[in-house]
Amino acid sequence: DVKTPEIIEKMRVAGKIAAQALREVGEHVRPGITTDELDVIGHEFLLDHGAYPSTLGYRGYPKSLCTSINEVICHGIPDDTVLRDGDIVNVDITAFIDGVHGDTDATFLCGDVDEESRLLVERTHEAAMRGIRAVKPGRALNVIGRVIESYAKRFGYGVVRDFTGHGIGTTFHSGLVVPHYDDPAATTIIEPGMTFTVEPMLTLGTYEYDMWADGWTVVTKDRKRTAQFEHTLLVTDDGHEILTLP
Ligand SMILES: CCc1ccsc1-c1ccc(O)c(O)c1
Ligand SMILES: [Mn+2]
Ligand SMILES: [Mn+2]
Ligand SMILES: [Mn+2]
Repeated sequence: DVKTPEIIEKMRVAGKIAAQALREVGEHVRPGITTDELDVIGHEFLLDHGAYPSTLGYRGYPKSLCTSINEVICHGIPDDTVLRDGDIVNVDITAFIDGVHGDTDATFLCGDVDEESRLLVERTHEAAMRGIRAVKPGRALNVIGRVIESYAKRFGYGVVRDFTGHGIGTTFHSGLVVPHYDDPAATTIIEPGMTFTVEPMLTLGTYEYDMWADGWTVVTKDRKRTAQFEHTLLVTDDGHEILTLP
């Protein structure tokens, strides 16, 4: 669905606040801090900026952001887990302000991280940016997943299939589904004024996953590491505008 200029302007604000909140939390990722402490930092940043965390209470989710460590693909719940030297830590935060949402995530290096994990993180960011750069009016939505999947396959990485990008605006998730793999069914034509997320999760091994008993935490079936990056973007007449820059 195409957003009005008024909604788009509000989404620029929400996106910026979400990006600033993510940066603030990311600066505190270090060995010895708990994921609960990161949650408080993100929660308070949003409130201090007149925003509210979209995830808190969303479908019963209990916290203000997601912290997904190492083999956790997504939706890790902040708790008393202490970050360790060598961990890779994804923080996913969404700002709700003035009736609209801005959704972003990034994977941070905690202390000294091994080469294989650092490459996974760098390449996942590159994959997300290549997917975003492929966004142009007139193209079918599956161009995004095609470029992400082909880049990931260069390194033998898995591309998570069951968790996708999504339309976003006055709701956290709207009807649009944005696969990160080449899905021939994703034939929606990209139009100026559309707003959606691109948020690929790449894995060192399988893309298959298990769910923890908490009903939220998603982990790779082989427990190998996984990384993710997410931006909320606006489709413009000649391409895209990333809304979640700090
Ligand atoms: C934790 C919030 C939540 C609950 C069910 S799906 C979900 C979620 C989390 C982060 C996201 O970027 C997203 O698009 C959805
Ligand atoms: Mn992870
Ligand atoms: Mn997110
Ligand atoms: Mn999202």
